[in-house]
Amino acid sequence: MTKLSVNVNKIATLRNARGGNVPNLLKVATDLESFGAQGITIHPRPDERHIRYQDARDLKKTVQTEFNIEGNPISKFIDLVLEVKPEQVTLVPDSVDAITSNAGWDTIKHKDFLTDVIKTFKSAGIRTSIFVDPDTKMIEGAQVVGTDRIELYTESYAVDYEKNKEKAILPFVEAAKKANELGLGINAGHDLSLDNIEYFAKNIPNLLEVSIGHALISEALYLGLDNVVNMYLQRLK
Ligand SMILES: CC(=O)[C@@H](O)[C@H](O)COP(=O)(O)O
Ligand SMILES: NCC(=O)COP(=O)(O)O
Repeated sequence: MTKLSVNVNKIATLRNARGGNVPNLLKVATDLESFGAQGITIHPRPDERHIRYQDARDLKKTVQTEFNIEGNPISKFIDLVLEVKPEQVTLVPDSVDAITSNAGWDTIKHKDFLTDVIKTFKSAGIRTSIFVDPDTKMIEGAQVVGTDRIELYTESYAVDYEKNKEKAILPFVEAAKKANELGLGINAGHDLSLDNIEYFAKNIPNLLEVSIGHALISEALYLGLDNVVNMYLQRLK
């Protein structure tokens, strides 16, 4: 079975909009776990616009399932991850000003850098995963740098799923076959949703984990609004 790790960046975005502690990130993480989530993912960005570095430290004490920290391994990120020691670190090559993650690693060009960083995290007992496009050459490069897992960057799947799902999944099936052949674990994420997740999970052999945030939190709003509006109406009677 594929594990669901919920990315709580959007909860921090909402909290930061008012400067207080509503919604409470730690409570949401605990609630998500009690509802069945098998992991909690965060992606602190250098400007801390949503997840703050302190959130990573606080969540480490709270999260009972698998804690996954994603990010570009700049030196302050490396220090944070080594201090917090999550179960998994996912390396993402996002630029400082990126609105969201928008590319996988070039595992051939960044071979030496990735090899060093991965060795550092693995020596600290932290499982490593690297964010990659569904490109078999990049998967081969991922094995060379010594990562435990890859995370398939699924934005193109999510976009193309709307037009032609059979075609959209093909590069991901090829990438997953290559990863399986090379003994790499497979995670996936970015823009996965209630609409497209089932087809993805059914077609990707040995999909270990998906991390989902943006769509899942949005869907929770859509599916929860009815309940909450009615609770307000009850109190206004
Ligand atoms: C690696 C990945 O796809 C996610 O972590 C995504 O980048 C979420 O980050 P934001 O919430 O900042 O968009
Ligand atoms: N690694 C992907 C992730 O954590 C969540 O991405 P998204 O669902 O917010 O696009």
